[in-house]
Amino acid sequence: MAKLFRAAIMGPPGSGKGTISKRIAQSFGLQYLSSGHYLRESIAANTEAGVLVKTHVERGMLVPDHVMTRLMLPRLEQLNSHSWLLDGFPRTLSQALALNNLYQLDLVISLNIPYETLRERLSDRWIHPGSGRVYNMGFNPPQVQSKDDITGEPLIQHDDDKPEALMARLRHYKDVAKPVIDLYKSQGILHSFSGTETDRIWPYINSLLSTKMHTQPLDACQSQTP
Ligand SMILES: Nc1nc2c(ncn2[C@@H]2O[C@H](COP(=O)(O)OP(=O)(O)O)[C@@H](O)[C@H]2O)c(=O)[nH]1
Ligand SMILES: Nc1ncnc2c1ncn2[C@@H]1O[C@H](COP(=O)(O)OP(=O)(O)O)[C@@H](O)[C@H]1O
Repeated sequence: MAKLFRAAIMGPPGSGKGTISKRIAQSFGLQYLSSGHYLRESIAANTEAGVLVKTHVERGMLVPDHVMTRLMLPRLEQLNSHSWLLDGFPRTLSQALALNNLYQLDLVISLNIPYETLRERLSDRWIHPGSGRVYNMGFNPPQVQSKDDITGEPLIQHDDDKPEALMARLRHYKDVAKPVIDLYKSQGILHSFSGTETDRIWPYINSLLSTKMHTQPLDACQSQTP
């Protein structure tokens, strides 16, 4: 059996984690787990935990560590024989140490994107709530305005992409991410990418993963085109 590969992607809100993760999952066959997706699922379920999550997400605050680890770690246990990619978890040192107790990551991708680019992108981000499909009115617009390409259902904007919550999220991100980034740097598994365009960063990530996984991407021909 091929060696399992475990990776995480980090970066501030709007840095393109979701967009790049989907390309990685598609090209390299990793299972994709997004903290934001599971949090929104728990909010929609309206459980006691979901109500607590909602109050934090709406204010642009991080959800408490014990809630996050309880949400994410059991899902990884169900994927014991799969390679996976985590998006949005771990976000704090405490989450990273809890994950470290169970799994040794092979690779962590960190995205460094200028603040102004993040602000522009998020004010234009629209989501299909049922599937989590993400659109941007300039970068990847839906075929029909404000409608999901697959289902035709209306698109929405997350409350936490609106300006007040966004500022708070960006400010918190840097402080909280630093010790996590330092931890992965000290383990020799951190790879950072800077830029303002996902399409220019993607070929470098694609090539890094091809080397690290000792494999050609599943859609090598498509993803190599400039
Ligand atoms: N203009 C532009 N928008 C992008 C680019 N990459 C991603 N986006 C959009 O920016 C928004 C944030 O990207 P997303 O992948 O959701 O970021 P995340 O918050 O880090 O997961 C989405 O609306 C994407 O469609 C890019 O290179 N240029
Ligand atoms: N690992 C995490 N720890 C704490 N809170 C989290 C975590 N992941 C997501 N959240 C919460 O969910 C919100 C949305 O997260 P996400 O969908 O990953 O979007 P983004 O990358 O754009 O912040 C965050 O602003 C935060 O409130």
